[in-house]
Amino acid sequence: PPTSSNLPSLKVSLRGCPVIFRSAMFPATMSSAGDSTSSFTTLSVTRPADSITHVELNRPEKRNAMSRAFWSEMVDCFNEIAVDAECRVVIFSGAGKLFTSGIDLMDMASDILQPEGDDQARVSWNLRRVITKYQETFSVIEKCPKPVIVAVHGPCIGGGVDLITACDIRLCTQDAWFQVKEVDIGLAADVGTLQRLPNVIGSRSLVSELALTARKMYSDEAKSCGLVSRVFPDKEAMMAGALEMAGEIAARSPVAVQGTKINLVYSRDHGVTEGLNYMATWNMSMLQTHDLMKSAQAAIEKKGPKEVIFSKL
Ligand SMILES: CCC/C=C/C=C/C(=O)SCCNC(=O)CCNC(=O)[C@H](O)C(C)(C)COP(=O)(O)OP(=O)(O)OC[C@H]1O[C@@H](n2cnc3c(N)ncnc32)[C@H](O)[C@@H]1OP(=O)(O)O
Repeated sequence: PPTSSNLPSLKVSLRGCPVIFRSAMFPATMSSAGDSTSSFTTLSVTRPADSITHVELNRPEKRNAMSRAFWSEMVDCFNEIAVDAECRVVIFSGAGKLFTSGIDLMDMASDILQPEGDDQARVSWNLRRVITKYQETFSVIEKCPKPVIVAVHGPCIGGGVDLITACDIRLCTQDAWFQVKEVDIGLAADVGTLQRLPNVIGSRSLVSELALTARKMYSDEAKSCGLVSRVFPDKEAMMAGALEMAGEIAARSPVAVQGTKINLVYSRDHGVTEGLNYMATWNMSMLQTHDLMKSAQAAIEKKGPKEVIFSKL
Protein backbone atom coordinates (compact mmCIF):
# COMPACT_ATOMS: atom_id res chain seq x y z
CA PRO A 1 0.00 0.00 0.00
CA PRO A 2 1.20 3.55 -0.63
CA THR A 3 2.86 5.36 2.26
CA SER A 4 4.29 8.85 2.44
CA SER A 5 7.77 7.33 1.98
CA ASN A 6 7.04 5.63 -1.33
CA LEU A 7 4.97 8.41 -2.82
CA PRO A 8 7.71 9.92 -5.01
CA SER A 9 8.11 6.67 -6.89
CA LEU A 10 4.34 6.44 -7.25
CA LYS A 11 4.33 9.87 -8.84
CA VAL A 12 6.96 8.74 -11.32
CA SER A 13 5.12 5.59 -12.22
CA LEU A 14 1.95 7.58 -12.72
CA ARG A 15 3.45 9.55 -15.54
CA GLY A 16 3.35 6.38 -17.61
CA CYS A 17 -0.33 5.78 -16.94
CA PRO A 18 -2.15 5.15 -20.20
CA VAL A 19 -5.22 7.31 -20.57
CA ILE A 20 -7.65 5.69 -22.96
CA PHE A 21 -10.25 7.87 -24.62
CA ARG A 22 -13.03 6.00 -26.35
CA SER A 23 -15.73 7.55 -28.46
CA ALA A 24 -19.20 7.71 -26.95
CA MET A 25 -21.31 4.59 -27.38
CA PHE A 26 -24.37 6.78 -27.68
CA PRO A 27 -23.45 9.11 -30.53
CA ALA A 28 -26.77 8.63 -32.25
CA THR A 29 -28.91 8.63 -29.17
CA MET A 30 -27.53 11.28 -26.89
CA SER A 31 -26.20 14.74 -27.41
CA SER A 32 -23.54 16.27 -25.22
CA ALA A 33 -25.90 19.17 -24.58
CA GLY A 34 -28.22 16.81 -22.75
CA ASP A 35 -31.02 16.84 -25.33
CA SER A 36 -32.57 13.47 -25.95
CA THR A 37 -32.33 12.23 -29.49
CA SER A 38 -33.04 8.68 -28.36
CA SER A 39 -34.66 6.31 -30.82
CA PHE A 40 -36.65 4.70 -28.01
CA THR A 41 -40.38 5.38 -27.92
CA THR A 42 -40.94 4.82 -24.20
CA LEU A 43 -37.64 6.07 -22.79
CA SER A 44 -35.79 9.34 -23.07
CA VAL A 45 -32.02 9.08 -22.69
CA THR A 46 -29.93 12.17 -22.03
CA ARG A 47 -26.56 13.16 -20.58
CA PRO A 48 -27.19 15.91 -18.02
CA ALA A 49 -23.51 16.08 -17.03
CA ASP A 50 -20.20 14.40 -17.84
CA SER A 51 -20.29 10.63 -17.26
CA ILE A 52 -23.93 10.71 -16.08
CA THR A 53 -26.75 9.16 -18.11
CA HIS A 54 -30.36 10.04 -17.37
CA VAL A 55 -32.98 7.49 -18.42
CA GLU A 56 -36.55 8.73 -18.14
CA LEU A 57 -39.78 6.78 -18.48
CA ASN A 58 -41.45 8.86 -21.15
CA ARG A 59 -45.15 8.12 -21.61
CA PRO A 60 -46.52 10.77 -19.28
CA GLU A 61 -49.94 10.87 -21.00
CA LYS A 62 -50.36 7.18 -20.06
CA ARG A 63 -48.81 7.68 -16.62
CA ASN A 64 -45.66 5.90 -17.81
CA ALA A 65 -47.51 2.59 -18.14
CA MET A 66 -45.16 -0.17 -19.23
CA SER A 67 -46.16 -1.04 -22.79
CA ARG A 68 -44.79 -3.94 -24.87
CA ALA A 69 -42.22 -1.60 -26.42
CA PHE A 70 -41.01 -0.59 -22.94
CA TRP A 71 -40.24 -4.17 -21.93
CA SER A 72 -37.81 -4.62 -24.81
CA GLU A 73 -36.45 -1.06 -25.01
CA MET A 74 -35.25 -1.26 -21.42
CA VAL A 75 -33.09 -4.26 -22.32
CA ASP A 76 -31.55 -2.49 -25.32
CA CYS A 77 -31.05 0.71 -23.34
CA PHE A 78 -29.27 -0.88 -20.38
CA ASN A 79 -27.19 -3.20 -22.55
CA GLU A 80 -25.92 -0.07 -24.35
CA ILE A 81 -25.26 1.72 -21.08
CA ALA A 82 -23.37 -1.31 -19.74
CA VAL A 83 -20.70 -0.91 -22.44
CA ASP A 84 -20.82 2.88 -22.78
CA ALA A 85 -17.45 4.09 -21.55
CA GLU A 86 -18.83 7.65 -21.36
CA CYS A 87 -21.31 6.61 -18.67
CA ARG A 88 -20.26 5.96 -15.08
CA VAL A 89 -23.60 6.28 -13.33
CA VAL A 90 -27.29 6.31 -14.27
CA ILE A 91 -30.22 8.32 -12.94
CA PHE A 92 -33.64 6.77 -13.66
CA SER A 93 -36.89 8.73 -13.25
CA GLY A 94 -40.37 9.20 -14.69
CA ALA A 95 -41.71 12.08 -16.80
CA GLY A 96 -44.93 13.90 -15.97
CA LYS A 97 -47.32 13.54 -13.08
CA LEU A 98 -45.97 10.32 -11.55
CA PHE A 99 -43.23 7.68 -11.72
CA THR A 100 -45.22 4.79 -13.21
CA SER A 101 -48.65 3.16 -13.16
CA GLY A 102 -47.08 -0.27 -13.77
CA ILE A 103 -47.82 -2.67 -16.57
CA ASP A 104 -49.88 -1.27 -19.45
CA LEU A 105 -53.22 -2.89 -18.79
CA MET A 106 -54.40 -2.21 -22.37
CA ASP A 107 -51.28 -3.64 -23.97
CA MET A 108 -50.74 -6.84 -21.98
CA ALA A 109 -53.59 -8.79 -23.60
CA SER A 110 -51.86 -10.56 -26.45
CA ASP A 111 -48.67 -11.51 -24.60
CA ILE A 112 -50.17 -12.58 -21.30
CA LEU A 113 -53.90 -13.07 -21.62
CA GLN A 114 -53.88 -14.81 -25.01
CA PRO A 115 -50.61 -16.73 -25.21
CA GLU A 116 -50.10 -18.75 -28.37
CA GLY A 117 -49.78 -22.54 -28.52
CA ASP A 118 -51.50 -25.59 -29.97
CA ASP A 119 -51.96 -27.30 -26.62
CA GLN A 120 -51.46 -26.64 -22.93
CA ALA A 121 -47.79 -27.61 -22.99
CA ARG A 122 -47.05 -25.19 -25.82
CA VAL A 123 -49.10 -22.41 -24.28
CA SER A 124 -47.24 -22.93 -20.98
CA TRP A 125 -43.90 -23.00 -22.74
CA ASN A 126 -44.69 -19.74 -24.52
CA LEU A 127 -45.88 -18.10 -21.32
CA ARG A 128 -42.67 -19.14 -19.59
CA ARG A 129 -40.69 -17.51 -22.40
CA VAL A 130 -42.74 -14.30 -22.07
CA ILE A 131 -42.32 -14.14 -18.28
CA THR A 132 -38.58 -14.77 -18.56
CA LYS A 133 -38.33 -12.01 -21.16
CA TYR A 134 -40.21 -9.60 -18.92
CA GLN A 135 -37.96 -10.51 -15.99
CA GLU A 136 -34.92 -9.57 -18.06
CA THR A 137 -36.33 -6.04 -18.43
CA PHE A 138 -35.40 -5.33 -14.82
CA SER A 139 -32.56 -7.82 -14.39
CA VAL A 140 -30.58 -5.80 -16.97
CA ILE A 141 -30.48 -2.94 -14.44
CA GLU A 142 -28.83 -5.22 -11.92
CA LYS A 143 -26.50 -6.76 -14.51
CA CYS A 144 -25.39 -3.31 -15.71
CA PRO A 145 -22.12 -2.59 -13.89
CA LYS A 146 -22.90 1.15 -13.66
CA PRO A 147 -24.77 2.11 -10.46
CA VAL A 148 -28.39 3.14 -11.03
CA ILE A 149 -30.02 5.80 -8.84
CA VAL A 150 -33.79 5.72 -9.16
CA ALA A 151 -35.80 8.84 -8.33
CA VAL A 152 -39.51 8.24 -7.65
CA HIS A 153 -42.20 10.92 -7.50
CA GLY A 154 -45.88 10.22 -6.92
CA PRO A 155 -47.22 6.70 -7.43
CA CYS A 156 -44.91 3.75 -8.15
CA ILE A 157 -47.26 0.87 -8.87
CA GLY A 158 -46.90 -2.83 -9.69
CA GLY A 159 -44.08 -3.21 -12.22
CA GLY A 160 -42.65 0.03 -10.83
CA VAL A 161 -41.76 -1.74 -7.58
CA ASP A 162 -40.17 -4.58 -9.56
CA LEU A 163 -38.11 -1.95 -11.38
CA ILE A 164 -36.91 0.04 -8.39
CA THR A 165 -35.86 -3.03 -6.40
CA ALA A 166 -33.37 -3.84 -9.17
CA CYS A 167 -31.77 -0.37 -8.79
CA ASP A 168 -28.86 0.37 -6.48
CA ILE A 169 -30.03 3.56 -4.75
CA ARG A 170 -33.66 4.62 -4.29
CA LEU A 171 -34.74 8.23 -3.66
CA CYS A 172 -38.27 9.58 -3.53
CA THR A 173 -40.36 12.68 -3.01
CA GLN A 174 -42.61 13.32 -0.04
CA ASP A 175 -45.67 12.60 -2.20
CA ALA A 176 -44.40 9.22 -3.43
CA TRP A 177 -46.20 5.99 -2.70
CA PHE A 178 -45.41 2.40 -3.53
CA GLN A 179 -47.86 -0.40 -4.24
CA VAL A 180 -47.19 -4.10 -4.93
CA LYS A 181 -50.40 -4.13 -6.91
CA GLU A 182 -50.16 -7.49 -8.70
CA VAL A 183 -52.57 -9.43 -6.46
CA ASP A 184 -55.22 -6.86 -7.33
CA ILE A 185 -54.99 -7.81 -11.00
CA GLY A 186 -54.99 -11.53 -10.23
CA LEU A 187 -51.35 -12.46 -10.42
CA ALA A 188 -48.38 -13.12 -8.17
CA ALA A 189 -45.71 -10.51 -8.93
CA ASP A 190 -43.35 -12.35 -11.24
CA VAL A 191 -40.69 -9.93 -12.46
CA GLY A 192 -38.58 -9.32 -9.37
CA THR A 193 -40.46 -7.78 -6.44
CA LEU A 194 -40.94 -11.03 -4.53
CA GLN A 195 -37.30 -11.96 -5.04
CA ARG A 196 -35.63 -8.58 -4.41
CA LEU A 197 -37.87 -6.67 -2.00
CA PRO A 198 -37.13 -9.01 0.98
CA ASN A 199 -33.43 -8.19 0.57
CA VAL A 200 -34.08 -4.49 0.23
CA ILE A 201 -36.26 -3.92 3.28
CA GLY A 202 -35.24 -6.83 5.47
CA SER A 203 -38.62 -7.54 7.07
CA ARG A 204 -40.24 -10.55 5.38
CA SER A 205 -43.38 -9.85 7.37
CA LEU A 206 -43.69 -6.37 5.86
CA VAL A 207 -42.98 -7.73 2.36
CA SER A 208 -45.72 -10.33 2.76
CA GLU A 209 -48.13 -7.73 4.07
CA LEU A 210 -47.47 -5.40 1.14
CA ALA A 211 -47.58 -8.14 -1.50
CA LEU A 212 -50.64 -9.92 -0.12
CA THR A 213 -52.79 -6.87 0.58
CA ALA A 214 -51.54 -4.47 -2.13
CA ARG A 215 -51.76 -1.63 0.36
CA LYS A 216 -50.03 1.62 -0.48
CA MET A 217 -46.81 2.42 1.34
CA TYR A 218 -46.13 6.15 1.62
CA SER A 219 -42.75 7.86 1.59
CA ASP A 220 -42.29 8.13 5.37
CA GLU A 221 -42.75 4.38 5.82
CA ALA A 222 -40.63 3.70 2.72
CA LYS A 223 -37.82 5.65 4.36
CA SER A 224 -38.20 4.03 7.77
CA CYS A 225 -38.20 0.49 6.35
CA GLY A 226 -35.22 1.19 4.08
CA LEU A 227 -36.92 1.00 0.69
CA VAL A 228 -35.59 4.49 -0.03
CA SER A 229 -32.55 6.11 1.48
CA ARG A 230 -33.66 9.74 1.08
CA VAL A 231 -36.95 11.65 0.84
CA PHE A 232 -37.06 15.08 -0.85
CA PRO A 233 -39.79 17.72 -0.57
CA ASP A 234 -40.49 17.75 -4.32
CA LYS A 235 -39.31 16.44 -7.67
CA GLU A 236 -37.06 19.39 -8.41
CA ALA A 237 -35.18 18.95 -5.15
CA MET A 238 -34.99 15.18 -5.70
CA MET A 239 -33.53 15.49 -9.21
CA ALA A 240 -30.98 18.02 -7.95
CA GLY A 241 -30.10 15.60 -5.14
CA ALA A 242 -29.86 12.68 -7.57
CA LEU A 243 -27.58 14.68 -9.87
CA GLU A 244 -25.33 15.69 -6.99
CA MET A 245 -25.11 12.09 -5.79
CA ALA A 246 -24.42 10.88 -9.32
CA GLY A 247 -21.64 13.48 -9.58
CA GLU A 248 -20.04 12.10 -6.42
CA ILE A 249 -20.12 8.57 -7.83
CA ALA A 250 -18.93 9.62 -11.29
CA ALA A 251 -15.91 11.35 -9.74
CA ARG A 252 -14.66 8.10 -8.23
CA SER A 253 -12.57 5.46 -9.97
CA PRO A 254 -14.87 3.54 -12.34
CA VAL A 255 -12.86 0.42 -11.54
CA ALA A 256 -13.67 0.84 -7.85
CA VAL A 257 -17.30 1.89 -8.43
CA GLN A 258 -18.22 -0.90 -10.84
CA GLY A 259 -16.36 -3.49 -8.76
CA THR A 260 -18.30 -2.33 -5.70
CA LYS A 261 -21.68 -2.71 -7.43
CA ILE A 262 -20.83 -6.12 -8.88
CA ASN A 263 -19.58 -7.44 -5.54
CA LEU A 264 -22.53 -6.02 -3.58
CA VAL A 265 -24.95 -7.80 -5.92
CA TYR A 266 -22.90 -11.02 -5.77
CA SER A 267 -22.69 -10.94 -1.98
CA ARG A 268 -26.43 -10.43 -1.64
CA ASP A 269 -26.97 -13.76 -3.35
CA HIS A 270 -24.14 -15.73 -1.70
CA GLY A 271 -22.78 -16.49 1.76
CA VAL A 272 -19.96 -14.52 3.38
CA THR A 273 -17.32 -17.16 2.55
CA GLU A 274 -18.32 -17.33 -1.11
CA GLY A 275 -18.58 -13.53 -1.26
CA LEU A 276 -15.09 -13.07 0.17
CA ASN A 277 -13.72 -15.67 -2.22
CA TYR A 278 -15.33 -13.90 -5.20
CA MET A 279 -14.00 -10.57 -3.93
CA ALA A 280 -10.46 -11.90 -3.61
CA THR A 281 -10.58 -13.24 -7.16
CA TRP A 282 -12.06 -9.96 -8.39
CA ASN A 283 -9.48 -7.76 -6.73
CA MET A 284 -6.48 -9.90 -7.62
CA SER A 285 -6.92 -8.27 -11.03
CA MET A 286 -8.51 -4.96 -10.13
CA LEU A 287 -5.96 -3.96 -7.47
CA GLN A 288 -3.50 -3.65 -10.33
CA THR A 289 -5.35 -0.60 -11.64
CA HIS A 290 -3.58 2.75 -11.87
CA ASP A 291 -6.67 4.21 -10.19
CA LEU A 292 -5.55 2.82 -6.84
CA MET A 293 -2.28 4.68 -6.85
CA LYS A 294 -3.84 7.84 -8.26
CA SER A 295 -6.52 7.83 -5.56
CA ALA A 296 -4.12 7.03 -2.74
CA GLN A 297 -1.78 9.77 -3.83
CA ALA A 298 -4.63 12.27 -4.05
CA ALA A 299 -5.79 11.30 -0.55
CA ILE A 300 -2.34 11.84 0.89
CA GLU A 301 -2.08 15.18 -0.89
CA LYS A 302 -5.52 16.03 0.57
CA LYS A 303 -7.09 16.33 -2.87
CA GLY A 304 -10.70 15.32 -3.49
CA PRO A 305 -11.62 12.60 -6.03
CA LYS A 306 -12.86 15.27 -8.44
CA GLU A 307 -9.26 16.44 -8.83
CA VAL A 308 -8.14 13.04 -10.13
CA ILE A 309 -8.51 12.02 -13.76
CA PHE A 310 -9.37 8.35 -14.26
CA SER A 311 -9.25 6.57 -17.60
CA LYS A 312 -12.56 5.56 -19.07
CA LEU A 313 -13.73 2.01 -18.48
C1 LIG B 1 -45.46 -10.85 -16.93
C2 LIG B 1 -46.02 -9.55 -16.42
C3 LIG B 1 -45.28 -8.97 -15.33
C4 LIG B 1 -45.71 -7.62 -14.89
C5 LIG B 1 -46.66 -7.39 -13.99
C6 LIG B 1 -47.02 -6.07 -13.57
C7 LIG B 1 -48.15 -5.83 -12.91
C8 LIG B 1 -48.58 -4.48 -12.55
O1 LIG B 1 -47.94 -3.51 -12.86
S1 LIG B 1 -50.04 -4.37 -11.65
C9 LIG B 1 -50.42 -2.65 -11.67
C10 LIG B 1 -51.28 -2.24 -12.84
N1 LIG B 1 -51.58 -0.81 -12.75
C11 LIG B 1 -52.68 -0.30 -12.21
O2 LIG B 1 -53.54 -1.02 -11.78
C12 LIG B 1 -52.77 1.20 -12.17
C13 LIG B 1 -53.87 1.74 -13.06
N2 LIG B 1 -53.88 3.19 -13.10
C14 LIG B 1 -54.32 3.98 -12.11
O3 LIG B 1 -54.71 3.54 -11.06
C15 LIG B 1 -54.33 5.47 -12.35
O4 LIG B 1 -54.18 5.69 -13.72
C16 LIG B 1 -53.21 6.23 -11.61
C17 LIG B 1 -53.53 6.27 -10.11
C18 LIG B 1 -51.86 5.62 -11.82
C19 LIG B 1 -53.15 7.69 -12.14
O5 LIG B 1 -54.40 8.30 -12.07
P1 LIG B 1 -54.66 9.66 -12.91
O6 LIG B 1 -56.02 10.11 -12.53
O7 LIG B 1 -53.52 10.57 -12.73
O8 LIG B 1 -54.62 9.23 -14.42
P2 LIG B 1 -55.74 8.46 -15.28
O9 LIG B 1 -56.73 9.46 -15.76
O10 LIG B 1 -56.24 7.30 -14.53
O11 LIG B 1 -54.87 7.91 -16.50
C20 LIG B 1 -54.43 8.79 -17.53
C21 LIG B 1 -54.27 7.95 -18.77
O12 LIG B 1 -53.32 6.92 -18.54
C22 LIG B 1 -53.91 5.65 -18.77
N3 LIG B 1 -53.32 4.67 -17.82
C23 LIG B 1 -53.02 4.87 -16.52
N4 LIG B 1 -52.51 3.76 -16.00
C24 LIG B 1 -52.49 2.84 -16.98
C25 LIG B 1 -52.05 1.47 -17.05
N5 LIG B 1 -51.49 0.84 -16.01
N6 LIG B 1 -52.18 0.83 -18.22
C26 LIG B 1 -52.68 1.45 -19.31
N7 LIG B 1 -53.10 2.75 -19.32
C27 LIG B 1 -53.01 3.42 -18.15
C28 LIG B 1 -55.38 5.87 -18.54
O13 LIG B 1 -56.11 4.87 -19.17
C29 LIG B 1 -55.54 7.23 -19.15
O14 LIG B 1 -55.57 7.08 -20.54
P3 LIG B 1 -56.58 7.93 -21.46
O15 LIG B 1 -57.97 7.59 -20.98
O16 LIG B 1 -56.32 7.48 -22.85
O17 LIG B 1 -56.26 9.36 -21.21
